[in-house]
Amino acid sequence: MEEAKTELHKITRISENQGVPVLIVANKQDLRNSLSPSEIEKLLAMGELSSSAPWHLQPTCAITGDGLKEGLEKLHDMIIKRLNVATEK
Ligand SMILES: Nc1nc2c(ncn2[C@@H]2O[C@H](COP(=O)(O)OP(=O)(O)OP(=O)(O)O)[C@@H](O)[C@H]2O)c(=O)[nH]1
Repeated sequence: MEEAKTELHKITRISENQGVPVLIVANKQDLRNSLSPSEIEKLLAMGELSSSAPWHLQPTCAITGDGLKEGLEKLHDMIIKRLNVATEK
């Protein structure tokens, strides 16, 4: 998780990635010992991401498909919002 946090923050700091929406998929939520979304949010220090980077953390279970559609819909929403802001300028 430490490595994932470092890489995530490195990627979002790059200038061409400013404002690019981030979808974090918290998979394997059906397993008893999986980290909860709030634990992941904390461990990845999502709150410290640049305020210009919209993000969403989606709990999923790839086995049943739970959360996959919602995650992609959320990503789509964030992309559309970003496009609208860009065209308003
Ligand atoms: N229980 C459970 N198993 C999953 C889930 N998603 C994937 N797996 C299983 O985890 C194993 C590894 O999946 P891969 O798709 O190869 O993923 P990977 O990124 O190579 O490996 P991981 O780091 O384990 O995720 C496979 O046996 C999958 O069936 C899930 O949501 N729940």
